[in-house]
Amino acid sequence: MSEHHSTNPPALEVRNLTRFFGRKPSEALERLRAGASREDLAGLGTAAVIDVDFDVRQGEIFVVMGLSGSGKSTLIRMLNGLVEPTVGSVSVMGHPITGVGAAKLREVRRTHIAMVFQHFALLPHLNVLDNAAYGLEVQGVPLAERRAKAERVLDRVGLGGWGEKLPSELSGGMQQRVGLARALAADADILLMDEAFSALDPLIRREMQEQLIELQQELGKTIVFITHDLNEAMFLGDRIAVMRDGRVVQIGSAEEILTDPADDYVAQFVQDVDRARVLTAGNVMEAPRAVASASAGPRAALRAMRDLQTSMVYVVASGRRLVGVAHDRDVLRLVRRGERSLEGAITDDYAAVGPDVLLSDLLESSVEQALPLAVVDEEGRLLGAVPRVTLLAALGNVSTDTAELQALQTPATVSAEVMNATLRETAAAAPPDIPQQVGEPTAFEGSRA
Ligand SMILES: Nc1ncnc2c1ncn2[C@@H]1O[C@H](COP(=O)(O)OP(=O)(O)OP(=O)(O)O)[C@@H](O)[C@H]1O
Repeated sequence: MSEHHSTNPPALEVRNLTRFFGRKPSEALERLRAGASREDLAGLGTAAVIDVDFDVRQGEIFVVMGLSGSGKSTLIRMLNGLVEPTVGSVSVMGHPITGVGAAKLREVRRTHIAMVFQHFALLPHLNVLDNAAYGLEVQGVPLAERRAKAERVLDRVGLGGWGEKLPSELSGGMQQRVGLARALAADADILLMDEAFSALDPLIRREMQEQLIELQQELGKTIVFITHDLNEAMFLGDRIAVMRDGRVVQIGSAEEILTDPADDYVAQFVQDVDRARVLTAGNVMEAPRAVASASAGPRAALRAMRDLQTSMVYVVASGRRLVGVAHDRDVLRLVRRGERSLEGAITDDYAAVGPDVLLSDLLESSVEQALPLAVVDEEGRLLGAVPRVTLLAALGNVSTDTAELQALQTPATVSAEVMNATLRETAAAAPPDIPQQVGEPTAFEGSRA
């Protein structure tokens, strides 16, 4: 997910950031540098954030995730200059905000950063429109202009026509939309969102998450989103930083964190994640086990199936374009008849999905299909396959190596002996083998030619 942001310039640069609350900060820092944990320093005070280092790219949704007390709030407060780090630096859109004067800090904050808080922080005596326009008022934008702008963003977050109401007349979800509208109206490059959806009911919360992603795609904002909810982190984050006891223990995409947790702590943490809503077909697909080139003919297809002991092959045309599947019995028949073309055995009784389809949306097609789901790109090229066993393994976080699971693959319905005998008996009458590049692509790589 994050690849398309990886070349953007950084919106935030965070370097070796540490915040210690307590006595003898220099002694604490020295011990932290030597590897002391937060617990080791408990006698001196609290190391709220320890040696945190990352960049957030422009247009990225960067999630900071951790349990209560892990240091998220202190970190986000250092990102907008509300808390001074004990050591380390923060730059916002190329402007340092650490070690600068108050005026400079205010200026950077005002032009580049907008905050969205958990408890909305709306002004109760101002109506919705003026709450949405509040950031602009602070910026000195004239009344008519700021109201017009606030109206546009209220429309955008689904609150058109609610401008005259007071916050107390709105539901929690709607109040948070006002909070979001206020942040968007200010036109800052970076939105800092601190547990912004944590006070909302689950359904409303999911709705807000979806809308946030939509808004992000439309407006291209950089978003730093703080949450203690791993499912929320996984759903929203292009990348996620996992915090524990003040340190960042892993930074990666949802998929990386799920499939390659940095340590036992993260592994345990991600155990309960709803994988089906995080992982996509492209994340879990395997190289298709059996692929035959349409132009290579039935004998090559039969040999591929014999070698892999499987009952079907994907049939691809030039450019790896998937044209169908062929079953062992049908291919066997063609070989017996001495046919040169695989055409008669190609069927379309397979299911194909795009690489970005979530596993939750694959389940149904997979249950109906004995064959692995084909994963194809927009041009119909075969990218991979998701056997049911892989899907189940990915959802249950089970290894696919066990023999028991392997038995669920599509086993050949014709024995290798019968295939061999048929290939032998018909060899004399068969056309000469077709040259290597289209010859016998038993493995995925072999079909690329
Ligand atoms: N001003 C402060 N003075 C002393 N200790 C503090 C201060 N602010 C935070 N801490 C401590 O730093 C640690 C990290 O707190 P922080 O609020 O950053 O974590 P958090 O992950 O945001 O947790 P929560 O979700 O509960 O807010 C905690 O142990 C907290 O008690």
